Amino acid sequence: MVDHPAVEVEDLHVSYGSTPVLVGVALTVPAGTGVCVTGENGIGKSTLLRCVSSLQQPDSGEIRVFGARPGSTPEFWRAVVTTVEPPTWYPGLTVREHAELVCRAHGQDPEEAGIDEALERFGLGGHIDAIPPSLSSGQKQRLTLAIALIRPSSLLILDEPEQRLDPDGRQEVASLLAQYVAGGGSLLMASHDDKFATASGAQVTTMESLSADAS
Ligand SMILES: Nc1ncnc2c1ncn2[C@@H]1O[C@H](COP(=O)(O)OP(=O)(O)OP(=O)(O)O)[C@@H](O)[C@H]1O
Repeated sequence: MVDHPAVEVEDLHVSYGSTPVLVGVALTVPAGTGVCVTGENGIGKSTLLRCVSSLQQPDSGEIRVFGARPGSTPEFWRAVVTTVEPPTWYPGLTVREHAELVCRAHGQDPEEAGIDEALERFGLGGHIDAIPPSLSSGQKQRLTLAIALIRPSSLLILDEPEQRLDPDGRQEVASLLAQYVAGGGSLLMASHDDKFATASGAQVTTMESLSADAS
């Protein structure tokens, strides 16, 4: 995996009907680095992240994640965590049980993985026995990110992770993302908060600068 960039996108084109959204987009995320794509609402950031996450097929162009086409393989999903799609919660499972389930699915012992500490760090220590639908929107976002970070991975693809977080939550998440990148993980995210992105260890780049018509 280390021989390849985490993400390589070449000449990516996506249109919705007759409306082009991505026009010749190119992007590289070297392994072990973070890149944050910024830009106005509707410019195509989520579309790009969806394509890199294999959740959407582009009209044309090349995408490689660690040198391979992203897709529905266990190898891809062992390496990649994406929060581009809103999470689905299992009926009747508590916050802690969701974290346990994800750990077990990735071959981790929940106790050794330190899920209680992780949930505490994300401000969810008082909610471990609640079910996720009962949480506030910011707490749900904290849980989504806690679960994304607790399991092993090589690449995080995060769509506006700062959304709905209070200032302390943003600071905490930025610091954990910076640790993830410093520890060799790769990060591709979209954000409207340059300060948060930089604190997360990501290099900020505009969506405009990635397009073929950028000049
Ligand atoms: N499934 C879809 N069908 C039709 N149009 C779509 C679809 N998904 C996105 N679009 C349109 O494509 C454009 C880009 O949307 P996208 O969500 O990628 O932008 P974004 O940069 O992530 O925006 P935001 O900052 O608001 O999250 C928008 O004009 C949006 O309305």
